[in-house]
Amino acid sequence: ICPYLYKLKLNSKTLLIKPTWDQRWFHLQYVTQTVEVESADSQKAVAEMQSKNAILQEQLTVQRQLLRELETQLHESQRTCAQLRTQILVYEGEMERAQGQLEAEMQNLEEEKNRVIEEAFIRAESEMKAVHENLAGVRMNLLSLQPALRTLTCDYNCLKRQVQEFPFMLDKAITEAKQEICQVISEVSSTNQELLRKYKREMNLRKKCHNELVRLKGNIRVFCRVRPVSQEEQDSADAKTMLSFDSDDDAILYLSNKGKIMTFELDKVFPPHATQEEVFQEVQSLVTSCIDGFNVCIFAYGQTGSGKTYTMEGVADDPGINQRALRLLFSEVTDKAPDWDYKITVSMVEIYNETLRNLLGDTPTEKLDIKMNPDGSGQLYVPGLTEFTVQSPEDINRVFELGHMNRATACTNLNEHSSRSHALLIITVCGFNTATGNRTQGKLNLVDLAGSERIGKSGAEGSRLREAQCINKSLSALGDVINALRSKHAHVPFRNSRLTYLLQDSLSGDSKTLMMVQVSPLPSNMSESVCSLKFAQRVRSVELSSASSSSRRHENSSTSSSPTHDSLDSPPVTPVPLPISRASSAGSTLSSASRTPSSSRRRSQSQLSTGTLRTLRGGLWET
Ligand SMILES: Nc1ncnc2c1ncn2[C@@H]1O[C@H](COP(=O)(O)OP(=O)(O)OP(=O)(O)O)[C@@H](O)[C@H]1O
Repeated sequence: ICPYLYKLKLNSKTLLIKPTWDQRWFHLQYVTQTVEVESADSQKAVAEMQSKNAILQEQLTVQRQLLRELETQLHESQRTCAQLRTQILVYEGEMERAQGQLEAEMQNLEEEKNRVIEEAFIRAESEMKAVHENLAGVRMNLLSLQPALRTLTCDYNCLKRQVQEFPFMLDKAITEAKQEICQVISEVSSTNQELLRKYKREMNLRKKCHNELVRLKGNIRVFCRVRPVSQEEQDSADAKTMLSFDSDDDAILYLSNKGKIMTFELDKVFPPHATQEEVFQEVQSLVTSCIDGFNVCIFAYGQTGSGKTYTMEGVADDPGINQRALRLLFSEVTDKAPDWDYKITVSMVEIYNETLRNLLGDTPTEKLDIKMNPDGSGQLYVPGLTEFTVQSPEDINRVFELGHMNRATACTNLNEHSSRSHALLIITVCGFNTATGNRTQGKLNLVDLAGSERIGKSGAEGSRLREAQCINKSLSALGDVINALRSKHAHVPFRNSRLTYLLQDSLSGDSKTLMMVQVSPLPSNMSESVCSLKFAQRVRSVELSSASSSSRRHENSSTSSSPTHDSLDSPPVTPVPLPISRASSAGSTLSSASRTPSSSRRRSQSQLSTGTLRTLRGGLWET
């Protein structure tokens, strides 16, 4: 567009060349127009034209501005267009590359697909073949099962018929069985009668055999247990042991004393390594015999610290004879149920300075007495003695705890006190045979004796002296009683101490006694060990004499097997094991009863209870 207006002055006329926009050809075309300049009209027209021209000039300026902007935009667009073209080229290149990759990938996938299809086809073919084979097998099975199915169906029908008939058959069978059972019951009851008769006969035979065995073995046994050297003692110079054992004979103990070898023969010797279980194995037949109605006493004898309490009570994780005995009694009576109904009761007693204390009572310091039972049975009894019925091992633990607690409350120093007092655990087993109506009663007395050392020699005074005298008296009395029993003396001096008086029932008649002599292995305890072993040997040696010779010896000698721990007024024992007839020369303590000649023996016999007299007439050692 060229909006210029050209004016040509020709004389008085003006030629106007006016631009006009030709739409058809998209360009300006100039229209010539001749105007009269000089005229007012022409001048007016010229003025108009000029103003129009000015407007057009402005428009032209605007259009030019617009044109420049458009040109700038055009350039911009052209540059963008060039960039886009370049980008398009890059994209096209990338697209070509991607397409190439895609095609390659597609080809790979195609190949993979073909391979997988081929494999799947092969697998499917083989599986199909296997399935076909299975199918053929199943078909074959089906063919073979069909006859079995027919048989089963047949059986089922048969069973169904039987089930329908069963109630009638059952009724018939029950009636027949009832008749048979009635017949068998009557047969069994007659067989039972026969068995009961045989059982009673066997029981009598057993009792006779037992008596014979007791007569042959003797019902007073003496065992010896040597305690081990303790850890503390092992480091001392005194640790060397003077004791040795016979590997071929477990009843022999050798003691080397001042260059001499002394030999002691007992019923059994337990070396230091013997366990609580091994010791109990040897005493368990004695324990169980109280279930059959026998009275049993087991004593632990020896100097302080020789292991008496260890053997009888043991330690928490390795209990001694007391606990093991109760547990064994429980298991035995449980085995005998329901034919036998048993009741086990337990008492605990302490004898200190010849005074009896009830360890399970409410007032353990209260003194008890031993009296003749007023029921006329001739039995001794202890009024006020507490008896606990025990039914389980837990009950046993409770009883032991109570006993220990009461023992500890009654003294200031328990260890010292226990060394100076006798502790008795008395277990009574009462049985009732529900089939025969027979009744039995046996008593097991487990006694941890006071220390047997020669306390008198150390110059004890005051309360220690009294303690020593009491211990000495009761141990001497025990020795005298055992001696009298084993020698089958007519009079047994039970009344000489509380201990023997309390145990009278359990020491006489067909009772059984075991003396466990405890020995320390240390050389410093050697003289006490010799005393204890001599006592043990002497007690045992009485049995070696026959009944007749023993009674003759009793008449002619003043022998006692009382322990040779020196009594306060007796000389020390010579360190040689003496036969019983020579033991008297060693100065053993004698009770007045065992020294009594026949006249006073007759008197003391008449004072005995009727029960004891009955036993004496029947013979001390037989039922
Ligand atoms: N066979 C043994 N095995 C292991 N240790 C034992 C054995 N015998 C005894 N002892 C130990 O020796 C020590 C003394 O034993 P114990 O207390 O039983 O002697 P005691 O003769 O009862 O003494 P006391 O007369 O003072 O009561 C304890 O420590 C005990 O554990």
